[in-house]
Amino acid sequence: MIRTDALTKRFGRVTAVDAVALDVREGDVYGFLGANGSGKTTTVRMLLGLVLATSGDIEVLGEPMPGSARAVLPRVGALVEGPGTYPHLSGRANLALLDATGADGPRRTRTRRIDEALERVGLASVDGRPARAYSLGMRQRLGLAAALLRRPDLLVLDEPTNGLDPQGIHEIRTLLLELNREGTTVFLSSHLLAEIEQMCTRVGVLDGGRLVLQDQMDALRGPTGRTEVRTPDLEEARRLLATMPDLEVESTVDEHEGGRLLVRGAEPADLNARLVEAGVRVTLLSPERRHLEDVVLAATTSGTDRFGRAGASA
Ligand SMILES: Nc1ncnc2c1ncn2[C@@H]1O[C@H](COP(=O)(O)OP(=O)(O)OP(=O)(O)O)[C@@H](O)[C@H]1O
Repeated sequence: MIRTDALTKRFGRVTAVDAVALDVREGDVYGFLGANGSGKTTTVRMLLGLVLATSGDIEVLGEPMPGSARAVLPRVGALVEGPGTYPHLSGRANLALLDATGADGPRRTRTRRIDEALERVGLASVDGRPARAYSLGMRQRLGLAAALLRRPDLLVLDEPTNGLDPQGIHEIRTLLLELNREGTTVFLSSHLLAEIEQMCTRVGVLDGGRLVLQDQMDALRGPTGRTEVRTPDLEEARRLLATMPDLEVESTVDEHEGGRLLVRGAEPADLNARLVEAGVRVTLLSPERRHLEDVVLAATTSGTDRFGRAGASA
């Protein structure tokens, strides 16, 4: 759906995007992750033909960009750097204007398409108010409604949850996953690790303009080979495991979650049977998986300090 080859953008002496090779596939929810200033927005703008690349190639929906922009853009819904709205007009009137400026989109279905788009983003009941009375979250949703008007095959969204409260973030996330299930490929940029980890099927990580990592989320979050065990009977569990040869055991106590053991060298089903047999109560037992944060930390020179953490919003 999106492919770039050696995509590069220089602003004077600053190389904002450096030889990036994106590969976004049909059906992906692709998370484009990077700290502030890593080049996400510049890349997104190049994909949409809003900024010209210094060098390199771009293909969107199988067509070269920006050369085929007229054919490609009507099939792409985009939300870049906050939605532009006419503040004195209602949400509906804003959408009608946007729809009217589209290359196609038959007039007779316009009302229905606008109704559907407003409904989808949860603005159907408030659209009489002028957009200037909208909260940031509502404006963001209106921007998304505009992106949905053409029932796009591909949605390209730059930081779509920026500035939203947790409820707003949840709503946008649910909507995007719903659209993806219905067949829309979603490409979104974010500096929030947790957001990408929760939603995305594929991830690209930008660090200082370079794509330092690109893979399926499942592969990145592969098993570590250890088994995680949660138990209220931590001491008993530790004593028992100490009698078993070849096991490496690490244990921690979490204030909220109680005892936690990480066991290397055991088969999870066997381990469970042995613990339960010995009367150790187990609240959770599962193969440990790597966290995206660890993978990103290993891949980036800057570490994760500059990435937003769970729930944090810029
Ligand atoms: N028009 C411009 N002129 C000069 N430098 C620019 C321009 N646009 C971006 N840059 C520089 O390019 C680099 C990447 O910026 P970009 O906005 O693409 O990053 P980003 O990852 O989207 O960051 P943020 O999350 O803060 O938006 C930065 O160093 C920025 O200062």
